[in-house]
Amino acid sequence: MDHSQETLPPHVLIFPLPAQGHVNSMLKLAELLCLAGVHVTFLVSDHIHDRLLRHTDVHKRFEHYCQFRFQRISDGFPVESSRSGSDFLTELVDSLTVVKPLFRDLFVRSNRLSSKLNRPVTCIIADGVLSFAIDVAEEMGIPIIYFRTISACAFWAYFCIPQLIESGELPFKGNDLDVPIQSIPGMEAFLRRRDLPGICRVGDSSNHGLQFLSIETRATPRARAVILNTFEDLEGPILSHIRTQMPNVYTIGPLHAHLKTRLVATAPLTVPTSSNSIWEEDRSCMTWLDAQPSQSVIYVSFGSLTIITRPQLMEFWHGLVNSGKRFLWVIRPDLVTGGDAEGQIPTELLETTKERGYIVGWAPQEDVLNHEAIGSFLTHSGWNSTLESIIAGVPMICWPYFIDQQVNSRFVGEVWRLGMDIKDTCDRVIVETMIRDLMEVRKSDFVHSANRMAELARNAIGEGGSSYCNLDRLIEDLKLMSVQSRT
Ligand SMILES: O=c1ccn([C@@H]2O[C@H](COP(=O)(O)OP(=O)(O)O[C@H]3O[C@H](CO)[C@@H](O)[C@H](O)[C@H]3O)[C@@H](O)[C@H]2O)c(=O)[nH]1
Ligand SMILES: C[C@H]1CC[C@@H]2C(C(=O)O)=CO[C@@H](O)[C@@H]21
Repeated sequence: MDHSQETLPPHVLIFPLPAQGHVNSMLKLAELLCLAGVHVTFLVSDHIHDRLLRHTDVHKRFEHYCQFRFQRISDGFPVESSRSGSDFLTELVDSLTVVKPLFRDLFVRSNRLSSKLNRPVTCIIADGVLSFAIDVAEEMGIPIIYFRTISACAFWAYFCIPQLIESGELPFKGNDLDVPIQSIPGMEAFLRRRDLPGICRVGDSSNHGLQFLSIETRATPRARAVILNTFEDLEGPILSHIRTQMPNVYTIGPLHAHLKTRLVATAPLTVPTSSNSIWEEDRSCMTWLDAQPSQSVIYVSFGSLTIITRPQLMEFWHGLVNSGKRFLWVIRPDLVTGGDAEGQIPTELLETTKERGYIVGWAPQEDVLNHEAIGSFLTHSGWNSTLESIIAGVPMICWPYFIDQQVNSRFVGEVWRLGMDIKDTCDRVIVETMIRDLMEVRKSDFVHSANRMAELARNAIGEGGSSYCNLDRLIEDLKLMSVQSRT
């Protein structure tokens, strides 16, 4: 190394999976580290980078941080991939054999990504299912920390898959999904087969996806530490179990709100807006919300990977309309699959919706959830959406689609009591009844518990809170690692 570089700040490479939910939270972390003066290279797939450039002002935002840069890499997905639905996992697993050599090459070719402004990478922060990054880090002698973008409870459920198989609880025998699960410490009292990660339903413990998630999760203790986008008051008991396996866990969430807090502290007069969306945000819904009464609207969104059939779309729509409530619904251009008119929203639905509803292709979700008019959230229980709802104090109706979402929704409904879980049903009467229950019959109970948890979340990211202190600790540790790399 050029010795003048030794005095430069730490240089961290952040490497997310090529999906909205991962890029979003890891970009927030990148900005938090930049605020602390850390140099960051953000390694992102060509596909995601192109879409960020098209739909956000991300480059302009990061211009403030001269020590930040994007580095592109192929995602290894087939050209024709839709990059959504349950195929996403299969394609991801296949893609990693393509990406690993590219990743290694990048380090070797560029002397660990050093430049005039940046010293060679002093720490890698990789998405927590990219164990090949640990192999490369070990080979190059670079410290590596994992960032797992899911909840602690979903992480722990994945971690216990070998015990589930050993005890005979996996694969399931018979069709009864209400059988209690006993082999996940801390979840014995409430977890059923149907609440296990969706991939556990495959009926074959050698299934590629199941094995991938189990093996990747089990590799976590090989990293120096793991960062989780959660907070102690939310997932403390499960975090204690995780810490028996890997003591160094940095809980620094909810990251989106944490970033806002720190940006406001740095420049109190600027209101930070930071879209990391890979779809075009339709902000017209904010004007529509402005015209709706307080807590009157149910917001409906199933995140970036969920796909639904046309009959499912119609069940949700009838349920929403029959509930008599106002609704704001995100129907991504690729949300609806199958049938002749794939992707198209039926005209009947569009016309009737105008009376009480509003449909957009992609919403500024953080702003939507914080709008006074929002009274509840019908969600697929992706972890970012769940956290965004929690800190906004919005009760949820959960309709999990796959993987970690089945676990999250059980915790929302049964453990945190922040909403209701309707998993495995898609019926207009149930949708209608649940909306009425949440927004009328049991409204005050849910609003009370949602407000309580929102306050705990805000405390966690405020000065002296658990997430605030853990982020400071992470930054100090990154600095220490860079000092050690000089010697
Ligand atoms: O109209 C929309 C809809 C979503 N979002 C944002 O998109 C993100 C979606 O993330 P998430 O709720 O986590 O859902 P997915 O996109 O489905 O995320 C994937 O990644 C998550 C983190 O690993 C997992 O928890 C999910 O199960 C997985 O599907 C959130 O930040 C939302 O605010 C918008 O900005 N506008
Ligand atoms: C398709 C999934 C593979 C693993 C990822 C994940 C995780 O367990 O970390 C959660 O959500 C998905 O985006 C990813």
